[in-house]
Amino acid sequence: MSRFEGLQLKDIAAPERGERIEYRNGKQIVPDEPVIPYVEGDGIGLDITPAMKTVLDAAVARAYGGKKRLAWWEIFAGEKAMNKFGTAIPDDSFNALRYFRIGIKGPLTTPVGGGFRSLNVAFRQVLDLYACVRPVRWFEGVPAPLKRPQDVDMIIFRENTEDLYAGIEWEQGTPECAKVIEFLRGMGAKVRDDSGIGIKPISVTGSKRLVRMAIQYAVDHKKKSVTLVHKGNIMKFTEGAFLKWGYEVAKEEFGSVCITEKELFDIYNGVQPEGKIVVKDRIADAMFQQILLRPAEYDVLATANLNGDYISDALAASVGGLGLAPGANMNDEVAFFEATHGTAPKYAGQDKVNPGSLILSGVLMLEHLGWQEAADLVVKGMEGAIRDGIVTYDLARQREGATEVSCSKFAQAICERM
Ligand SMILES: NC(=O)C1=CN([C@@H]2O[C@H](COP(=O)(O)OP(=O)(O)OC[C@H]3O[C@@H](n4cnc5c(N)ncnc54)[C@H](OP(=O)(O)O)[C@@H]3O)[C@@H](O)[C@H]2O)C=CC1
Ligand SMILES: O=C(O)CCC(=O)C(=O)O
Ligand SMILES: [Mg+2]
Repeated sequence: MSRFEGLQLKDIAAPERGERIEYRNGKQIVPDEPVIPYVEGDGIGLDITPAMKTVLDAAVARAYGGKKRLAWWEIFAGEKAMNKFGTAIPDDSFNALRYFRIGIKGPLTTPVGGGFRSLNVAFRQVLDLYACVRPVRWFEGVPAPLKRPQDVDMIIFRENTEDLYAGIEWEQGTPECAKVIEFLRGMGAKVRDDSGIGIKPISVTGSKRLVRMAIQYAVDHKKKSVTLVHKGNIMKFTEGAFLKWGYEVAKEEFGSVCITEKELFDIYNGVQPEGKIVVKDRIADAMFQQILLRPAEYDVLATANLNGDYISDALAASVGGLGLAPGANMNDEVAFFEATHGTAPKYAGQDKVNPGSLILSGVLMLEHLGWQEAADLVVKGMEGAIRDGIVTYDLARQREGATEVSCSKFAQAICERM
């Protein structure tokens, strides 16, 4: 019998080493050798995933002298899964993540226009990983378009299961699309005959649990504000509702710690009381200029899905690009870490791109395990490599005097500086 009771696998063998993360009385119990399911990813996944594993292993070995280890276990999705099993995400991969409650992935390709729907979105939806959490900070020595990139220290909580991103749409010219148009006209909407249609569901459930996670993070990490980002002036019953439900969570569930921006000025004369979090809101387009012009005024952002997608790439660019932008897809039990960027296909297999985003996603994973010492070593190594000007092409092209190294050499430079 397998050591892993209840783990259902059809095509791949159970991990040979490691243990499962448990939950007791709502508390996560992490073994010394947790099984870490990982998906290599398409495109540059081939380059960055091995680099990430090398760096994390080195940090864990150094921090714990062999007492703790990551038990890597490959699971499949994307092109590799298609080639091996004839399906883009085998059930084994979903089952593995559900069972082990953790995982890390390289990026996966989604064709534009036609073809299959996003595999990344499929993971989020099937496992109900309702929050996409993306911290963005600047690393000293990274050339950035902002004048004061050191002012950027934000974390985006992006709703991850609904909105236009859910992919509920009908192609122009199909009978299904004509049927939806007819229905919409019956509801009083004006829609051109030659339209394609997409639907934007935003629910109380999806919005409230996302904002709840964002505010709880602000409480736990003593952050000063949570900003609800929305386009509620235009999309009143979706984006506007997200905003309304967000404020309800703040008031009804965090009333003793949260104040609104209006209260900050009306009651506290603009002086934020110790221990209180200001919950504020910004219309999405205005927020894009705020992150460039007044980044110091923002720390936790809570957004619906599509706005969060846009703003996370933009914010990452403001501090130097997608090469150092980490993230996690999570719910209250499962965390699946991934970089913010995609498969950058033109660089695939060249050992060229920056593995920093996936390595920093690994840092989030180590923190999630409670292995802060190892997480700190990775960050120290990365800061050291960047400070010494040993960087991949993306940073080297913007920084005079830097030494451009390959993806794997950058990983090695990080290991040497832990
Ligand atoms: N979560 C996921 O798995 C995601 C998957 N995707 C998918 O990825 C595919 C490609 O998407 P695309 O729009 O090109 O976006 P990408 O994020 O893959 O790449 C866009 C550009 O960002 C820069 N970049 C990205 N990653 C790195 C890195 N590690 N190091 C240095 N620079 C980097 C490169 O810029 P430059 O050309 O200037 O060097 C690259 O050309 C699509 O199929 C898309 O759907 C997209 C986003 C997330
Ligand atoms: O799923 C995809 O292909 C794109 C996903 C994406 O851009 C993101 O999650 O930021
Ligand atoms: Mg994106």
